[in-house]
Order: sequence, then structure tokens, then C-alpha cells
Amino acid sequence: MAAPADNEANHGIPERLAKHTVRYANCKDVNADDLTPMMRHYVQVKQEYPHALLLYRVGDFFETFFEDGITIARELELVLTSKECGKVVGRVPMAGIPHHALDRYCIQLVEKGYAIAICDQVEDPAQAQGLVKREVTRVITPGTVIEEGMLSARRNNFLAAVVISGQHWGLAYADVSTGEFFTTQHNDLEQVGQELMRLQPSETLFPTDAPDLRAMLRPGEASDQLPDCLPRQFCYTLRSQGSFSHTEARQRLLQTFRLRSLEGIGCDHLPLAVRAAGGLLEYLEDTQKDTQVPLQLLSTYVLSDFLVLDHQTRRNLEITQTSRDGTYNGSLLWALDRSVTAMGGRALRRWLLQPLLSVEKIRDRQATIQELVDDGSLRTSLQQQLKQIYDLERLAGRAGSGTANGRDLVALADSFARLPILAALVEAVESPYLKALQHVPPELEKLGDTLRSHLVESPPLYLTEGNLIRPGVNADLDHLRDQVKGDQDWIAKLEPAERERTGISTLKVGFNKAFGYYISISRNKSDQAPDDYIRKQTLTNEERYITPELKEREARVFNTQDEIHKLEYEIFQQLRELVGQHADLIRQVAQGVAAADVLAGLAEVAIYQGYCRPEMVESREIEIADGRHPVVEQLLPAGFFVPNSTELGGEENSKFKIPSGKGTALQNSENGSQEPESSSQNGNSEAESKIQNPKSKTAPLPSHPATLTPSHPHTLYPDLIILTGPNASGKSCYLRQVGLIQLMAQVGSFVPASGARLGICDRIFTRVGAVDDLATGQSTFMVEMNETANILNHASDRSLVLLDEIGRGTATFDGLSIAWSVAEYLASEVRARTIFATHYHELNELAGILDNVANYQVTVKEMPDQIVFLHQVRPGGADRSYGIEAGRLAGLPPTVIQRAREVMTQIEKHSKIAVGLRQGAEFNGNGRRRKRRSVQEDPAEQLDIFSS
Ligand SMILES: Nc1ncnc2c1ncn2[C@@H]1O[C@H](COP(=O)(O)OP(=O)(O)OP(=O)(O)O)[C@@H](O)[C@H]1O
Repeated sequence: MAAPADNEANHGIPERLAKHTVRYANCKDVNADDLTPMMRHYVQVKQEYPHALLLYRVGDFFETFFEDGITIARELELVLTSKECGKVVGRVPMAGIPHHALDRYCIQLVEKGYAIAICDQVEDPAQAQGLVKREVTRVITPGTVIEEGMLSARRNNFLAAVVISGQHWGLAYADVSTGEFFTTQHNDLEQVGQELMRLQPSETLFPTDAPDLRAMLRPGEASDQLPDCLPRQFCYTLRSQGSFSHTEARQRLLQTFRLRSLEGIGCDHLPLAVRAAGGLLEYLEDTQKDTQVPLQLLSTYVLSDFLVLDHQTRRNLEITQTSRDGTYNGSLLWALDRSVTAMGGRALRRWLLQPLLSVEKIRDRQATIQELVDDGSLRTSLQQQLKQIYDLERLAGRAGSGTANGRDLVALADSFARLPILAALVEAVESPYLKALQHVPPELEKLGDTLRSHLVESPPLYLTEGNLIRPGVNADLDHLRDQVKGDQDWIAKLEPAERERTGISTLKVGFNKAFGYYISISRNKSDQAPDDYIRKQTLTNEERYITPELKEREARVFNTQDEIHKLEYEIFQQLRELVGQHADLIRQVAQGVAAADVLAGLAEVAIYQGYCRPEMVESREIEIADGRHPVVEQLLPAGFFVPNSTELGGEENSKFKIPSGKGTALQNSENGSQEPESSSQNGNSEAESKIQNPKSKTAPLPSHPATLTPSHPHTLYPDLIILTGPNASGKSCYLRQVGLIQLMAQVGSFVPASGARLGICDRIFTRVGAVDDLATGQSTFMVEMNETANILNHASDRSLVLLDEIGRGTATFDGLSIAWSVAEYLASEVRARTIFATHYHELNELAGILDNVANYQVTVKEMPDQIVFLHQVRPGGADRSYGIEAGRLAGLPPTVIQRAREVMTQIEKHSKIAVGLRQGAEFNGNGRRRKRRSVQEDPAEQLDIFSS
């Protein structure tokens, strides 16, 4: 036996508890025979749930003892006390929570990544002979929560399972509260982490041979059981290999979904996907006990079915949260979410993280938005109706798992009642997502009628206290209620009747908890009490009596009420089961409602923010006229955002071009060596740019890319844009704006531009200024290089690559050299559509060498004592950085500024670039990109950048 605990250093027990001479802090150290029967039972149950905090019902509290007591006291800031456990064991640590506050405390524990086993009393303590019978009725883990109060309404709560074999992996994930259940398999180990990062699962199951099979690793907790490819910031539950074996997993899937083969759900040939999905189901069976949740039929997906966004890109584009502080406000989701239901909110989040590749599917979404943009009254009526639809997905889940209460079922019935109204509203629509609402399954209408006819309008929160079921539903119930009413009426009339019988006008009938009903007579009249009165209690001024009939009636009222409550609960359970049987159908309808909600919201944003419907094409071009950043423009006062156009990746026979004369139109000249436009000569003043801004809160919405007009058939769009400009001029903003517009378009949304014609991208990559990754001990430069390597190794000519500053974290020459060769490789080998923002003006030389590279700059206006940012993207490379100017404005001492200017002049005078195109970088097939300048023959000279 281990040494008893005696101080804080050993067991983390606060000093005040140590005073109580706690001898054992861990229940494993205690000999169970030395404990009282209840504590022995506690220790036995704890042994079955070593991975969970065991909350053990004692009276009105859920108590925790030993190490769990110490943990919850610390995590929930509760008073840690102790319980006497007999002579041998002495006092043991104890902390408890009131039973009515269970949910509240469970939320906190689950959020901190703990699993909780709830051991409740399963018999009435009043009836119990000896120790009250207790059982674990539920295990709550972060990924299996279904309780409303523990979930965030507008985001999914995913439970994932991962199986790895060599470089191959299978991943299944489910949202137990909504029933979604997916699986996939892939052969690149790097991608498993990316997929987990997309899902942000609350809990991930991982099979292992480790002896401590049920261990739960809280976020950040180290373990040699986890392979390096799994991100450590999630909560992992280690499971035994058994349930993840192919035979067992496959069998479980077939049984659960009553299938003969897995072919129909597309994973028959994906053993790792099957193993992950089967293992996940087994975990649910193991933890959910009586509250087994029905999941929807498993569906198989393929990573490459969707636009691939790696974690960095999701972070850099700030899709669901800002990169600076992780908040929702300021994210793309924040800018676009006008959904009115929780289901819509969750769906939009999923859509943004999984944009589409199919032009057809995108057009279906666009067509729906278009219809809702064109018909404003349809949209507002639709949204009004949608607002009254509750969270069908989760309500169906709670009904299926037997945790729904009366209010949940009434909410479902009310929601079903909205469906025919929605169907009538969309009677004459054309677009696919709205058409889907036209059909209301008759089963749901019938179910709604049943719920309404059975349940009272406002049921109570608790299910065992009656008042749930309407009269006329059940003859027995009506009879029992009549009986109670008869007795209650008799009791109500007793007072006047007894006053008359006894002649005592002050006689009263009262009730208290100890005696129930009684007849009260003041003491000076007590001699007039009739003979059949039985004295029960004497107070200073009154005598209290009962009569045999009063007690008989009273007992009947209580007993019958108990019967009524039981019967009502039974009827309610039948109703709940009936709803549970319809869970799949309800969820199908819910998905249609959620999609319509998302699209109505996107239509609203499109109108109020002046978005256009992008033309989606299969080819490579990205043409955006007067594009805007969807978030920054909402953060700035209306009209302040300066729109900028983009042309990238067009083919030779591109049919459209942005008309010249538009202040910000980008055109690549044939020879790629435009004269950089002097910043101070820029045509548009700041004021002009504001006037040109098409964004207006009330601007009519162009339904087609109106400003894209047929152009010269041989217009060349660059594949790579070198974007220069001073600090804070708007380079990053422009870069992100292009990425966000492309992403929004592939989600099916309209986009912040006056016109857009966009080829489908397979992936969007971004690399923006990194910070040191202290967690992995990587320097800024190494993080940057890792991200860049990932891009170069995975990008294709269908990718969009957005690079913001490469090579800044090392010596200038190293950085410039890397930046140059990365740009060159992307333009000549990969041909990805790329925007490369940089302060290395030397990169502008590349446009003179490669046909598919063009230079653009973000312009500023130089004033005598300040720089005015015009935020306009114009052809040409910036000739200076204004970095020294920025330093001056920031307050660097004049001598430092002066000296910096001298040094810069020297460097500029003595440096030249002597870089040719690297050997072997032949242009591919179409003959469009020709080598402009031959490779320097002398390899030493090729490396000689900035040589004096
Ligand atoms: N098109 C625009 N219209 C109006 N304001 C803009 C525009 N683009 C950027 N801005 C404003 O300018 C600020 C600086 O922009 P951004 O961070 O993109 O500059 P940058 O050129 O990338 O700077 P640095 O080189 O220092 O990283 C933004 O926060 C935004 O408020």
C-alpha cells in the first residue's frame, strides 16, 4: 500500500485540508475492506470508470471523494472538505455539488476536457432497505454531450475517431446532438491533422495497445500513445483496439444501420474508414447507456470533393475566428451570418469550412440566393417563418435519446406547424433549395397534430410532476383526475360544512407538510369539538384535529396524484418514442430548412452589402471587378473601403476583361515590364476613390458581372502578381480579399465586387507573417519555411496561392533569394494563380523575365509631412518602401532617420540584381510563357545578388 498523503506537495491538497490529517488522497491506495459500505461501493464504481470524474449521489448532493474530490474542488473552485471513513482510513478528501446544479457544473468540467460518470440513486431512499441502490446512469464526455445547456447552439459538437495504418488513415466523426455521421479515408498522414483542425472535435477516440486503455488525455496533455500527426490541442480518449478491428467495426455498422453491405454507403472498400466509424459507434454504446442516441446513416466523403483549406489558410483568412485573438467578431462568419435559426448558423459554419468544387452545385446555391435577392418580400416572409422554427436537429436527437422534456416536444410541434406555411410561401419558386421546402412529409404533419392534441400548451420543465397531458387523451387519466377533483372539492367544502355542523364560525381547514390536512379550532372553543375529531396537535392558541374521512380523502388524493403523474409520464414517454422514431425524417427536413436559412441570410448580406453573383467557370481565370474585403468593409464606415480589381490566370482566349478607365483595373502589358506608376502621379485622389466606390448600403445589386465586358481575345492574365507597396498600404488586405472572394464564391455566396468571373480552385493556400510557434519550439523563419514548403509541394495550376512576405525572418540576401526562387517556381513550374506581396522590390525584375508574372503596387500619395494611403492597386512596382518614413512618423530620433537614409543610398548605389531564369525551368506546352532572358552561364554569377 502506498504511503498516506500528508502534505500539499504530495497530493496537491490545500493546507487547510492537510490539517485534517487526510491519510489517503487516492482511492487506489485504500484497502476497500477498511471502508464503510457506501464508500466501498464508491471505490468499486470508480475502478470501473478510472478515466472519468465520478459524481456519486448522496442525498441532495453529488459527492466526489479522494482524487476526484481534489480535482473538482480545484477546477470548480469549490470548498474541499473531508469525510470520515472509519478508524483505519480516517478522513478522505471530499467535494460536492448540489444535485440541481449538476448541469451547470458539468458544462464547466466538460469544457475543461473531463469525462464525468454520474452515479445516481436508482431507488427511492425512503423505500430502500439498507444501502440505497446506485448505478452509473450516464457518462458525459466532451464529445457525447446532448444536454441543451452544455452545447453551443450555433456550432457542432463533434466526436471523432481516428485509425492510422502506415501513411493511411481513416477518420469518422459524429455530432451526437444532431445525428450527423461521416467517415473518410486518405493516404497522406499530414492531412489527418488538417481534417481534425477543420472539425475542431471536442473529443477524439484513438485505438491503442496501451495498458491504460480508457485514459482520457485532456487538451495539451502529453502522451507517447499518440502519434505526432495528431494535433495536441484536442482531447483524446484512448480506446482498446478490439472495437476498432475491421470485423467488429463492420459488423457493428451493418447491425446499427440494418444493412447487408457497406457498399451503399460507399465505404466497403475503405477499411480504415470502417474501423473508425465502427469504433466510434461502440464508444457511444459504451458511454450512453440508456440514452443511446440514434445517428443518421453514415455517409462517406472524400477530402478532394471539397476545396482544400489547410489550417493556416483557415486561420489567415479568419474564416470562423480572427487570427489575432480568436474571436468570432471580425471573422468571415461574422460578416456573412444572417441566419435566423441555430441550424442555419451551424450549416453556414460548415459550408465556409468546406467550400464546393462542383460548378453545378455552386450554381444551385447561387440560383437560390438570386431568387431571394430578386424577391425581397419572399425573403423576409421566409425569414419570419424560419425564425419560428426551433432546432429540429437537436430536438429530434433529444427525443431519440429519451432526454427531451415536454417543452421540447411542444417546440417540435410548433415547428412542424410552420412547415406547411413555408411550403405555401415557396409554392411558385424555381430554385432548387427553395423547391425542397415545398414538400412537407405527411408523417410530420400527423406527428405534429398528435403532439399538439396530447400535450398541454405550456408543459412544466419536469416530467414527473404532472400537468403534461391534455384531458380527453386517456380515459384512465381522465377518470383519475375526476377522482382527485371529487376529493379536492370535498376538502374545499369541508370548512363551511364543519363550521355549520359545529357552530364554530372560526373553524378552519389547513394544510402543512408534517400532518397534511387538519381542522383547526381556537383553544377556547376546543370543548365544542365533535367526538369524531381526533386531536393531532396542540398549539398556544389552537387545537388541530383530523377526522378519519379527511385522512382517507387526503390519502386518496396523494395516491391518485402519484398514479396520475406516472400515467402522464408513460404517455409522454410514448410520445417521445414516437418522435424518436421520426428522428431521421425530422433531420432531413431540418437540413432543408438550415440550407434555406443560410441562403436567405446570404441573400440579405448580398443586398445590404452590394454583392454580385459571380460567374463560375471551369477554366483558370480569376477576374474580379472592384473587389472588396467582406469583413474590413463592414468594419469601416460605409463608402470608405477602396475597391480593387484582380485578373489572374486567364487563358489566351479569355472572353472578358475589366474595362480600362476603371480607377483600379489591372491590366498586364504584353511585355510584363510596365513603367511603375509614380505614386504621386496616380490619377485618383482619395476623394475620387471614395466617389468611385460602388459599395452603397442601398446600391442596386447587379445580377451578373455587369462590369466585365468582352475584351480582346488575346488578353493575357498573369499567373503571378508581385504586389509591392509601403507598410499599411493595404497589401495584406488585398491578398485576403481575393482569397475570401474565391472562397465565398465556392461556398455559393455572392461576392463583394461589382462583377466576377471565377474559375474553380482546388486549394487556397495562404502564408502570412508568422509568429514564433513556441509550442513546437519553431522559430518564425522555420514556421514560414514549413508553410512555404507545404505550398510548393501541394499547389497545382488550379490552386490560388496568397503569399504575404516571404523570407523576412532571415538575412536580407537569404530572404530575397528564397522569395525570388519561390516566386519563380510558382510561376514557371506550378503555374498556380499567385499573389505575392513583398517589400523586396527586386522581385519586380521577375516580370521582365517571365511572361506570366506582372507587377502591381498599392499606391500612396506623398504629402510634405505625411503619406496618404490611397489603398489603390495599380499596375507597376513600387519603387520605394517608405519604411524609413514610417520610422520617422513613429518617432525614431532624427539622427537615426538621417543615417538610415545615407545607408539606403549607399546600398542602392552598389547593388544590382543579376539573376536569370533558373536552368530547366522550361515553360510548358502552350507556348505562352517564353523565356525572356537566358540563364546566366556562370553559376556563381547567378547567385550573385546585390554584388557591388
Ligand atoms: N482597400 C482598402 N480600402 C480602405 N482601407 C484599406 C484598404 N486596404 C487596407 N485598408 C486599411 O489599411 C490597413 C492596413 O492594411 P494592410 O494591413 O493590408 O497593409 P499592408 O500593406 O499589408 O501592411 P504591411 O506591409 O505593414 O503588412 C488595414 O487595416 C485597413 O484598415
